[in-house]
Amino acid sequence: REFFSSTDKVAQLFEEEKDLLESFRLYIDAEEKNVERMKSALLILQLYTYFDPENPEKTLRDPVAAYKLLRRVRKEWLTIVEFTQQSLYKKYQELLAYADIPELEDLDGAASELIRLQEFYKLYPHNITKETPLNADEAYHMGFVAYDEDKFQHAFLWFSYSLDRLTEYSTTTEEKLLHFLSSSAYHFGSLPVAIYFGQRLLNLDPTNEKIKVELSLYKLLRFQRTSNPDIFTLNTKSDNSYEALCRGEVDERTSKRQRALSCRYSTGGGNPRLMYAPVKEEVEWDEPRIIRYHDIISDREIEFLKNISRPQLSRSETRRGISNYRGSQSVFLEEDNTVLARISQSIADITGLSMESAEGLHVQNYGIGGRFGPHYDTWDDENGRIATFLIYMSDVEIGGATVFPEVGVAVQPKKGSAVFWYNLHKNGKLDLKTEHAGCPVLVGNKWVANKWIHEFGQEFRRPCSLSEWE
Ligand SMILES: O=C(O)CCC(=O)C(=O)O
Ligand SMILES: [Fe+2]
Repeated sequence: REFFSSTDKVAQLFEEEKDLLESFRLYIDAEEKNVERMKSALLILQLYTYFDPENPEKTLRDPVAAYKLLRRVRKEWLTIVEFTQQSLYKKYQELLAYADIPELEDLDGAASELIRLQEFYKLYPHNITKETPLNADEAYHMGFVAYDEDKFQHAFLWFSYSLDRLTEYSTTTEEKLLHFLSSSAYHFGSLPVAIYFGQRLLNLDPTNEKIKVELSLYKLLRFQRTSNPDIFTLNTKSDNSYEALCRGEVDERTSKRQRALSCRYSTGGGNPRLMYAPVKEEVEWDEPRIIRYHDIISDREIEFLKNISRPQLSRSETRRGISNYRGSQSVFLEEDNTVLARISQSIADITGLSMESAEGLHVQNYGIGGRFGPHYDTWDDENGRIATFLIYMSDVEIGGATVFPEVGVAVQPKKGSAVFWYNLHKNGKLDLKTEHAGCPVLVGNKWVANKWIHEFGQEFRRPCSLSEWE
């Protein structure tokens, strides 16, 4: 049950919601008819008693009258049982139990994913809800999940967002929010803030013994703790080059060097197929060489590939199994078709490498928050993945760049383009600078396709070298 590892699954939930509400409407219609029938049955039963009124005294001494009464009550009971058994209620409940509806853990998981995105991209509740505001109860749930995961600053910010949006229709209450605001601030180490909200709670509810005790404790601790971190401001200091690159923080040296790199049309060193339709190539980086090729696949081909991939997608694994390190669904397209053949030929033409030992095209769809942590595409063995040809089959609105933390390069997905690099030096050793990662998708839907090209078959196309440096 992976609602978020693929955007396609979310689309499916929309359909399920429609069906669910439609089934409820039909159920109500059926119940209404049933209610009408029961009302007329009741009328008939009442009519019997009207024509044959009860006379307790007579019934007590006349056995025939008693018999009649017994029969009548039994009949009434049978009628009621029959009608109430016709109720669709039980059946409907049974069927509902089979429906594939998000469970509590799915909701918690989704909230948890949003919080991970906030941490990664340093986003406040008001940033992440800019397009889609949450109400007080939704925000309370966000805060609760963050609190549960010991993410006290994000919890505090969500509770505060919730408090601002509290209305008379909210399920959550000011008391609850003040309690959690105080408690989150305490756990984060902001004692004056914990005291402030604790005091507000006490003013609201002077009988709250628990907060009295907590407040006195906080006041005591206030003098012992020296540091008092600012709970209202997210720390944006970059401690991790992968995350900083994903956030678009490029350092000066990188951007200067990048501006000097060129963009030109290539004919693959005189390949006749490319003479007719040269590919536009752009050098994204020089060392290692990362080259972007524009417009190498059409929108129609992309749609075709997505369509054949969709039914086969399954949660991508890392070498250690399924993990958040890799939040995507993927499939290797092994079966032959003209589109795959065309792409394969095109990659051979552009790169000048043989596709003989290449793997099938690996199509990948990232869901909300989907990412692929820093990794190498190959390992140092015989016939390793000498090169990677990474095709972008979608634009991504926000996030989702491919970044190379070792060299400080971020490549933004652009639909129809591809990037190419060698993972191995000419001497067959792994190029440590090719470590790369897929940044979490913040807004949008990310589709990529990988062609991994292996060493075998490249002997004459990329002559090997014995040098340590190539
Ligand atoms: O999605 C990306 O940007 C990178 C994908 C990748 O590195 C891989 O699939 O090996
Ligand atoms: Fe990769």
